[in-house]
Amino acid sequence: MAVVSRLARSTTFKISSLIPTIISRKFTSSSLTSETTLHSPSSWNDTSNNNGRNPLKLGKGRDVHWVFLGCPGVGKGTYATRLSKLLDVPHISTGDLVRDELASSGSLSPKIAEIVNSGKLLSDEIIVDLLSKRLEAGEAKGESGFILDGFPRTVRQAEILEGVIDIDLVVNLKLREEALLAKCLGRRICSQCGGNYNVACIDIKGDDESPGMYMAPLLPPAECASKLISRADDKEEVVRERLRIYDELTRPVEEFYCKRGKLLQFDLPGGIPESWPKLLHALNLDDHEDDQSAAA
Ligand SMILES: Nc1ncnc2c1ncn2[C@@H]1O[C@H](COP(=O)(O)OP(=O)(O)O)[C@@H](O)[C@H]1O
Repeated sequence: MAVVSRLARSTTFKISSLIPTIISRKFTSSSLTSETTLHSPSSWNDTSNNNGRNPLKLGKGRDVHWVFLGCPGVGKGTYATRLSKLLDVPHISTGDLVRDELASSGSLSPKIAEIVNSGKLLSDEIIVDLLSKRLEAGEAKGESGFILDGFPRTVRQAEILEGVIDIDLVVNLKLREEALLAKCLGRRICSQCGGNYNVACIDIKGDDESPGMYMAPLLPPAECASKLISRADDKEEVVRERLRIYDELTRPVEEFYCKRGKLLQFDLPGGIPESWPKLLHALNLDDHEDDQSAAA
């Protein structure tokens, strides 16, 4: 199996479970359909050109291999989940895989909990193993394509991924720093249904230098209100450490994809009502949503 040997060569550690063929399907120019348009990547990699549009227009029958990057609290999970529903591809969050592993109380759980609750990253070996298992399970169910959220988080992980697949788009979500901490601290999960909410109301006043920003809280329905819990790693000192680690280890991943012409910078203008349509527009998906609403 070519993918297995490619991945084995690209890693110096032993990976018990290898990223399977689901992510080996290379996206080549021959798979572009007549609906696909490609422009010079430099125009949408330019960080001064905020929210430049993704020049890729989705064609029918084409797998999506996308990555979401962004600081803790930026909303990767929220927007990746929405896009996965819209495009009918799995949303794979390594943070969720880690939390599932913790909930399963496996033999590695105490070690994983200690690392996650201190705001540090797990080893590449542990995370690649969790991701490989998830991809294998998806492949067995006939899944194809994915929106990855939370992986890669180090240049090493990006290199491992690059060794087995061409990622066709990396969306880097950006939000003003003063909002990130508040959004993490406001996150709540319903312990019964697993719904995600946010009790933070972000109201940043504008001044001569920058405009104001308002993000309404995403409050739970009455039946969830008394069952809300917070993630153990959403404590202030741990969030600050996660933001520091992002700058140190994940920021270089933005550069990695920027150099390859794959990075789409997207500045979130506010909450979901303002940001979602603009994100769809930047991704060239406005028509896609119209098509879906018409079909519904
Ligand atoms: N790709 C990864 N590499 C290493 N550790 C990871 C990775 N993805 C998730 N984790 C671990 O799981 C934790 C929670 O991940 P996630 O929910 O994505 O957090 P965040 O809200 O900070 O983006 C991380 O702080 C880290 O400890």
